[in-house]
Amino acid sequence: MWPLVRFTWVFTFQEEKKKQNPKPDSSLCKIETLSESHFFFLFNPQSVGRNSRKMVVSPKIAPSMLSSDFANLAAEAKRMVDLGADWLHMDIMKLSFVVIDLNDTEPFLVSYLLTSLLFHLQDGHFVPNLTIGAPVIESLRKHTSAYLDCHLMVTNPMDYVEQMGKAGASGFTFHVEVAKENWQELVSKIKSAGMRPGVALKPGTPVEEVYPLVEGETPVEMVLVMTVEPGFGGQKFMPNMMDKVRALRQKYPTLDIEVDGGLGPSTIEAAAAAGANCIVAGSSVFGAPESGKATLVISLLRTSVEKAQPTT
Ligand SMILES: O=C(CO)[C@@H](O)[C@H](O)COP(=O)(O)O
Repeated sequence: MWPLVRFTWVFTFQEEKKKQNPKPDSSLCKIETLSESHFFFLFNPQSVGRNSRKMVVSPKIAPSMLSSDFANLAAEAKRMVDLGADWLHMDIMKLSFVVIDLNDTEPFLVSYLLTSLLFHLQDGHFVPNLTIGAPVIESLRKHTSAYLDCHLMVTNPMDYVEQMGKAGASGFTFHVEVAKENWQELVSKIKSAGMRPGVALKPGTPVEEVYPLVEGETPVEMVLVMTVEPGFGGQKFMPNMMDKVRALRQKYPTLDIEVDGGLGPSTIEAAAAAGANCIVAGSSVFGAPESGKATLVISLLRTSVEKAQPTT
C-alpha cells in the first residue's frame, strides 16, 4: 500500500509542477530523474522483496543544520524532521576568528556596538566557548526530540564532553587527528555522558588510523568519513574518499559509516555503493527551492542507501 500511495504523490507532484512550469528547469529535471528512480525501485519486485527483509545497517539521513536558517533554528529542525530526516547533523565549531575587544576599539564604535545588536564571536581558544556549541544544542533540545548528531570540529574535544552531554547531544563525533593520545578516555567519557561516540577523519587522514578505535575495548559506534575539508557547506564531493568507505564496510559490516560533504542526488549512488549508510546533506536539502523538493531529495538519499545495503 505504501509504495502505491507514495508513487501517486510523486506523480501528482510532478504533474502539478509541469503545469506550473512548462519550461525545462534544471532543478525540476533533477527531481524528475529522482522520481523515476523511485518508480523503478518501488515497483521492481526484487527490490520490494529485498526491502521486506532486514537491512544489516539502516539508513540515517541527516540534514546538516549548518545550511539552515540560523535565525529560525527550531523551526528548521522541525521542518527537516517533518520532511523525513532521521537525524539532525550539528557542526560544533567556531564561526569566525573575529573577537571584538572593546578595550581596543574606537569609543564611537563602542557606543555603536553597545546600542546595536552585539554578537560575540567565540573561537574556543581566545575564550573557552564555541559560537555553535553546547548552548545552541541546549536551546534546540527544548524544541525537538530528534537525534542530534554532533560533529565536534575542535582541537580539544575532551573539554566539551560534559557540557554537550548535559545540553542534550545524542551523538558526539570527535576527530581522530586530535585524539591520538587520549581516545580511549574520550570514548569512555562520551558514553558515561549518555552520548554515542563516533570518530571522524579528514580527507588527508589514512583510514587505518580509525581501525584501533573501532576495534578497541570501548569502541566508537560510528566512523565519519569527511568527503570535503571540514568547515564549510557547499563544497565539492571528493569521490576518492569512497576507497575509505569501502575499506571500512568490508572490515565492519554492521558499523554505522557516515559521509559528510557534497552529498546530494548526483553523488549519493557512489557513497551508497561504497557502503555508507549515514548521509549528511546540507546544500542539497536546504538549497531545494521548496519543501516538496527537499523531501524528495531526502527520500532519494534513503532509497539509494536501502538499495545498496545488503539484507539478512
Ligand atoms: O560541516 C560540514 C563541512 O565541514 C558539513 O556538515 C556541511 O554542512 C555539509 O554541507 P554540504 O556539503 O552538504 O553543503
